[in-house]
Amino acid sequence: MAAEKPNVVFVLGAPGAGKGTQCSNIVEKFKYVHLSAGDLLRAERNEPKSEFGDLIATHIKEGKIVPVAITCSLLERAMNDSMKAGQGNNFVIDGFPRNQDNLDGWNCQMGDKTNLKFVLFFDCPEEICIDRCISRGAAGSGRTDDNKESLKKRFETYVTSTKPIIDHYAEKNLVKKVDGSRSADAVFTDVQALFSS
Ligand SMILES: Nc1ncnc2c1ncn2[C@@H]1O[C@H](COP(=O)(O)OP(=O)(O)OP(=O)(O)O)[C@@H](O)[C@H]1O
Ligand SMILES: Nc1ccn([C@@H]2O[C@H](COP(=O)(O)O)[C@@H](O)[C@H]2O)c(=O)n1
Repeated sequence: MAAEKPNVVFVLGAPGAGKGTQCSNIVEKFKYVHLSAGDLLRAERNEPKSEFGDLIATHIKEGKIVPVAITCSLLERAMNDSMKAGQGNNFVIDGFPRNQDNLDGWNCQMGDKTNLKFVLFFDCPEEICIDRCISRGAAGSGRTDDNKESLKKRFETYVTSTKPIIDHYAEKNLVKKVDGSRSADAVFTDVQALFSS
């Protein structure tokens, strides 16, 4: 890890709340690198030689959270690779930490090596999120979890496991909440204000 601690913004919200979309906007406008825990897990699942491929595939389809040792190692490696490649020291980490295991594992493995700036939370009603994910699946996302059955489970996981993590950070005054139910442009106007301040 570099001498200067990398800055981290965690990006959380329900499935389909717009995390990935807004992270792409943040990268375009600000000097941030986007790391999506879900994308890293999907890439690892698709590695023919991965010892975790089957476990990850099952967890994703069932909307369950993969053990943190796997996810945190993928994130740390991606951060190191990106810093070595000279892409800078500022990271938006999308879809992490998603449960208490993620939070504890990160604090243990990465807490002292990184500087958590804030947690960006996209608040969006379940019906809107589900419609967006179903449309994304119908448009050919190829995701094994953009279907009604998986989405029901993903939402259960969000409510029971991820929401308490957002609440935990809110108690520490680290959460910046944005209404994610509006158009992507309107949402980004608020996001820009947060990253500019
Ligand atoms: N503000 C918005 N209004 C309408 N559609 C949106 C908006 N933001 C994102 N979308 C669309 O909704 C779908 C989900 O968006 P996105 O992938 O950004 O969400 P996410 O929170 O990262 O989802 P997941 O956690 O499932 O990966 C995409 O098809 C995207 O184009
Ligand atoms: N910290 C995480 C993040 C994601 N997962 C698994 O990946 C699925 C898809 O995540 P997206 O952020 O791309 O929607 C998610 O439902 C989990 O199964 C994880 O285990 N841990």
